[in-house]
This record gives sequence, C-alpha cells and structure tokens, in this order.
Amino acid sequence: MSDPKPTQTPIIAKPSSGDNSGNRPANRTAAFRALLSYAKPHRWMFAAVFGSALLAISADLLQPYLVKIAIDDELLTGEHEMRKLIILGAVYLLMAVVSFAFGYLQSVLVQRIGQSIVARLREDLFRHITNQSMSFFDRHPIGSLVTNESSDTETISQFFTQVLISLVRDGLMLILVVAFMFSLDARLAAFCLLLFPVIIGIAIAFRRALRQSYQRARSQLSRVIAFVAENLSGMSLTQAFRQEQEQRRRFAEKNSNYLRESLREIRTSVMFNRTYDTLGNIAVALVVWLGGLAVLDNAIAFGVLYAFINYIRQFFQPINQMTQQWNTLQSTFVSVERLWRIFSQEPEVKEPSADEAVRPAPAAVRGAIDFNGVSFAYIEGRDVLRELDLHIQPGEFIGIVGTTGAGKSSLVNLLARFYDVRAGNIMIDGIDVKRMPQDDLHRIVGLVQQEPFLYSGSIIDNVRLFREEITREQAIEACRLVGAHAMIMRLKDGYDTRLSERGSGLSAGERQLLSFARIVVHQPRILILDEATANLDSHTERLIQQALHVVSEGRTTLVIAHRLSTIQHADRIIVMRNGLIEEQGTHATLLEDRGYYAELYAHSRRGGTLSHAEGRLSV
Ligand SMILES: Nc1ncnc2c1ncn2[C@@H]1O[C@H](COP(=O)(O)OP(=O)(O)OP(=O)(O)O)[C@@H](O)[C@H]1O
Repeated sequence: MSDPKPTQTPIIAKPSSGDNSGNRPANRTAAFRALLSYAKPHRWMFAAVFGSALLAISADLLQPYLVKIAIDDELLTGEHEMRKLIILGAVYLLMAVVSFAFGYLQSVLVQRIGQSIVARLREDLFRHITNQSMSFFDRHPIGSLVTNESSDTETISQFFTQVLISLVRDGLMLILVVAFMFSLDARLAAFCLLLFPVIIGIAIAFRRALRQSYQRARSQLSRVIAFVAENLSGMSLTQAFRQEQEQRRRFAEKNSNYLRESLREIRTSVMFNRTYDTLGNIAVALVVWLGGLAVLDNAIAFGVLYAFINYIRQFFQPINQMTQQWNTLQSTFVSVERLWRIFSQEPEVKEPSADEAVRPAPAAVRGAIDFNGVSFAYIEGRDVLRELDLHIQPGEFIGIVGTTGAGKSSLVNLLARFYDVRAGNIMIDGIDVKRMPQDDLHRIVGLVQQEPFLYSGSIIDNVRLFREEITREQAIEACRLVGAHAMIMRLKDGYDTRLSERGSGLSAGERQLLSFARIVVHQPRILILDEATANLDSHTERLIQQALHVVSEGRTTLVIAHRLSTIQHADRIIVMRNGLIEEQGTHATLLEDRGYYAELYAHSRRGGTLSHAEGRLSV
C-alpha cells in the first residue's frame, strides 16, 4: 500500500565502498566533493557568473583610473579639452552602468544556481529518507531529520550563494586591485602589500572568538527551538497539569540565554568590522602621507595618488567580505557532514536482486502465511521473538493477544517487512517476503495502525491516498461499506473536509474507520490491524466491529486485539508472551484449557484490556 519507491539515485547517495557504515565520522573531503558534484550541472552558469563578476569588478576599478586620467592628463596640464573631459565623463558613466548590469546579473545567476542546487538536494534527501527502513527512524529522532531537511539544506544554499560567490567575486576583486595598484606605482603598491600580514593577523585573532560566539548563539537558538517544539506537542499535558507558568519560566530562561549569546556574537562581529575599518583608515592616512610626499617630490602624479586612495579602500573591502564568510563556511562544514552521514546510510531492508525477485500478481495471491523459526531483535543480542513458528491458512482470521511487550507488533512489522528477521523466514504463499519487491509486498499486505496516520488534505484524498486512478465514487462507496459515510456527512464539508495535521479534528474511532475505507479501496490480500487501545464509545466500537467484518471478508486477517469482543469470533487466537506463542486455539477451546487466555478473559470481563504488563492482572 506504500507509494512506489522512486529509483532515481541522488548524486551524493553513494559513498565510496567501505564507507557505508553510516556511523563512523563522515569524511569531510569526500562530503564536500559530493556536494560540489551537485554544482557540476551548473558549470556553464558558474562560468557566466565568473564572467559577469569579472566585467562588473573591472568596470568598478576602471572608474578611479578614469578620474586619474582626467586629473593628470587634462586638469593639471592646463591644456584640457572639454571634448576629452566629456568623453571621460561618459565612459565613467558607462562603467557605472556596466558595473550595475553585470553585478545584478551575477547576483541573480548565483541565487538561481544556489536555490536549484538546494532544491535538488532537499528532494534527494527526502527521497533517501523515505526509502529508509524503520530501524533508521528508530535511530534518528524526527526533530533532527526535520533540521536536516530544512536548516542544513538552507545553510548549504548559503554556501553557494554567499561563500562561493564571495570567494570568486572578492578574490577576483583583490587580484585586480593589486594589479591596478602595481600598474600605477610599484613602490606604493608594495607598501600596501605589507599590510597583508597585519590583516591576516587580525583575522586569525578574531577568528576563534567569532567562531565560538557563533556556535554558542546557534546552540542556544536550537535549544529554544527544541523547547518550543517539545512544548507544542505536549501542550495538552502542560495544561492538564497546570505547567504553563513553569514552562514559561523555563522558556524565558532559554530565551534570555539566546539573547545574551546573540548580543555577544553581534558585539564580536561589530568589533571585528570596526577594527578592519580603522585599519583601512590608517592605511589611507599612510598612503596620503607617503603618497603626498611623493607627489611633492614629483615622484608620482597627483591623479595616481587619488586613484591609489580609492584602491586602498577597495583593497580592504573584499578581504573583509571573505573573512565574514568564515562563519557560514563553518556551519556549512557541520551541515554537509550531517547530511553526508544520512546519505551514507543504506536501507537495512534491501530490495531483492533482479534474479531473486518474485512478483506475484496481487489478485492471484491466496494469502497463506508461514512464520518459520523466526527470531528477531531490534538491538543485537536482545531477541524479542524467539524461534517462532506460525502457519496461517488463506482467508483465516487470526486474533493476537498477549502481555505488553510480548512481541505482537514486532510480529506484524516483520510480515510487512518494516524490519528483517534475524533468523528463520516468513513466507506468503510459499514465497519468502525477502524475495518480493517492497512495492509488491505492500500492495499485498495492508496495514491499519493503532494510530492511523492521516495526511493533511481532504477526507477523500486520505481514503484514496492521492491516487488519481481511484475515483471519488469508489472512495465514497468504500466509506459507505465500512460505515463511515454518516460520520463524514456530518462534517462541515463532507468528503471535502480538510483534515488538520494528523487528522486531529477526528476521534480515534473515526480515524480507524477511514483507514478501513483505505483497505477497501486498495484491496490488499492480507490485512493487519493493530487495534486502537483508546476507549471507544459503544456506538463507535460497534461500527468498527462491523467495518472489520466487512474488510476481513475474503482476506487473511491478523488483528492485534486490545478488546476481547474484536477477536472472540476469530478462527484462531494466538496468545503471546515473551516473544513466544504460549497458546493458540479458538475462544472456546482456549477457555476450556483454563490457561493464560482464560485468565485474560476473566480480567477483561472485569473491565480491563487484553494487554497488560508481564501478565500481571491490573485494572
Ligand atoms: N523500535 C524499537 N526499538 C527497540 N526496541 C523495541 C522497538 N519496538 C519495540 N521494542 C521492544 O520490543 C519488545 C516487543 O515490542 P512489541 O511492540 O512487539 O510488543 P507488543 O506485544 O506489541 O506490545 P504492546 O501491546 O504494548 O504494543 C518490547 O520489549 C519493546 O520494548
């Protein structure tokens, strides 16, 4: 019942062989090389950016040179020709226009490249995550995956739109400024280059402070975000236990920590910029002094001094810009490594190779299921199912009951191949589930979860799961069949009612009815139902019973039951305890045996549910 898994591979999905453990520290160089491979398809655009930057900067740098010509060749010679001055003025204006036009083009192109790279990256990442096995989601909290998908990809976008462009543009600018200065006067230019070590020294001195303050501010911000996310999802608990004031106090504390660190970061950054500015001003003063002496000695022309003063300012600007990218570069490293770690993980549940794959036609599947000596562990060494044997006939209705943690959900998770068995095998109609492509398997095995997941969208979309080939009429007919029609018609917009996140506008029972309708529409040959533990009112419970009766008709059905009434009429009831099947039989034979099931039954008659901790009877 899952959507088909796309086969297109992401550019950075494949780490070199031997590097796919996923848990070992990511290799930064390899990660960056992979990231740059995303830029490869845009190489011509990058060339256009480079060309535009070159033109814009050259036009910028020519302007002081034109003024220098006007001063030295026209104004100070006393033989100035108006025509030449007008031409110089016009060229100056033209240069300003060229600088504007190509500067604009370069910025637009670079944003375009950056955004398309990141859109592609986000898509690949989402595809990669959706292809992962359930064990991956056990290891990666949803919150951190959301951060990967949103802010990590955004940081990488900044790498292309800010860091890379700064390296190109400011690097070019620096080279051209130095070239212009040397062409004007090698001595003054050499003097300016002496400032380089000072500039580098200041950058190094500030770098540590900048990085630390940046990291501290980021970590305080992520604490604020995590706290808000946690609180929003637990809001009902907060209100039920009157925790609002305490939570507000904790939030205020985190918020003020973030404020303090942000202000510190800004102070460090401003201090750094001002220091640079001051250094720039000192350099100008020195140039005026040294250059002024040279002009008085007639060693250089006045226009040269004028142009030099301009260039020395432009000399500091790119260096300042490039050092400012340091923080972004640092966070890009962190983000790339984090994404690389995700991309390096191969799904643990593997698709069968073309030779092994068996693709039974869903309609021809009879629905016989065999668990042969199945052992399974989520964590190595801690088996939750132990050499379990279970053979189910086509069309059989199986009820599964047992203590909490007995392994009921694990059993059905293995049948749907969310995880792979550690030992033994699971067959459907004699075919090992490992040999069925997952698309086919999920068309054969339909699942109604304890907490059915509803997408934000309309009711109709949720029933047909966005599949266009299923008509509205078919979806409505399915809802009628499972008895959900009346309930849906009571909603504001009927079948077009838009559900909020996870279907929070509906009750647990209503959500289950909708997922029954999905089963009717998608027609899997095997149905797994993890019954909702929520206490349903007797009317909804009756509706669910009837719906279950309808959807189990002609299908092999496995129901993990929390209410006895759901499975009392099952063909067979499996009683599980500590990863083993303790008893099995019909309701009547199990009661006769006076074993664990009879004990559970007596307990449920007193008003308890069927699963409880380690077999201890608690109401
Ligand atoms: N994702 C997981 N990672 C690690 N251990 C898990 C995971 N899911 C379940 N377990 C453990 O496996 C054992 C069996 O769990 P399972 O969910 O199959 O029990 P269950 O019989 O369905 O229980 P319940 O009736 O409470 O749903 C439990 O000890 C549980 O703690």
